[in-house]
Amino acid sequence: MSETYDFLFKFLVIGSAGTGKSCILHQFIENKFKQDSNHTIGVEFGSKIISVGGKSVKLQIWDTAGQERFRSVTRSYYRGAAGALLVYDITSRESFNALSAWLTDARSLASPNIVILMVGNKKDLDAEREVTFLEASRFAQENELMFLETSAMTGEHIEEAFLKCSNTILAKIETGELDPERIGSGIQYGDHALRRLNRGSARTSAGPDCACKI
Ligand SMILES: Nc1nc2c(ncn2[C@@H]2O[C@H](COP(=O)(O)OP(=O)(O)OP(=O)(O)O)[C@@H](O)[C@H]2O)c(=O)[nH]1
Repeated sequence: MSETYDFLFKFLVIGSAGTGKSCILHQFIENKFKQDSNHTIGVEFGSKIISVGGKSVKLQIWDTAGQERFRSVTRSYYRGAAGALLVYDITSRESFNALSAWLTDARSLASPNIVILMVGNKKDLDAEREVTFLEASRFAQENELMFLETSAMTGEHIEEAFLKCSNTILAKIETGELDPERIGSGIQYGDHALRRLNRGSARTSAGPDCACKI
């Protein structure tokens, strides 16, 4: 069966080791908690088509290893990402303190217009919390990030995190702030959008083969 969608977005999931990045991706794609999750070696990949703002969007998601020893490998996947989930663990102040460094990497190595949503994961472990919601909200505001607390274990806010980030990217496409035709935007038109574009251009003059420019 061929897949049809309006847009394809390249997404990253970044943050310190053990914060739950792989579990977040697994919960999002499989709707299940990944028991016995091991450290990611380099990068792992997942994809899913979601419906957002009346459009179908294919998310191409790169789950990166948080361990320092893989940093040079994971950094090479940043380029041209349209969106990112920047993950810390609410029970680990250390993972929260590391956010600034992850953020600097994302903004310098991916697209400068990358849309980032900060995720405080392991919300189900509230009794062991080391970072308050208020403190994290302030950090998010100061650094122009969207913010949600999630639980990859219960599934709380996992879908919402990807939807919220995608919705913001779509809104930026609509206002012209993001241009899907710019190389390195991390966005591509899918079949649906191409067909619509082609119908429009056939009516003007360019003909259907203009799709090859994207
Ligand atoms: N209680 C709870 N545990 C979680 C949650 N998410 C992940 N974990 C646990 O946290 C540990 C690390 O999860 P991973 O998803 O492997 O972490 P990661 O960020 O991908 O780690 P690296 O691949 O090393 O970067 C595992 O033992 C998970 O079971 C959550 O939402 N709640």
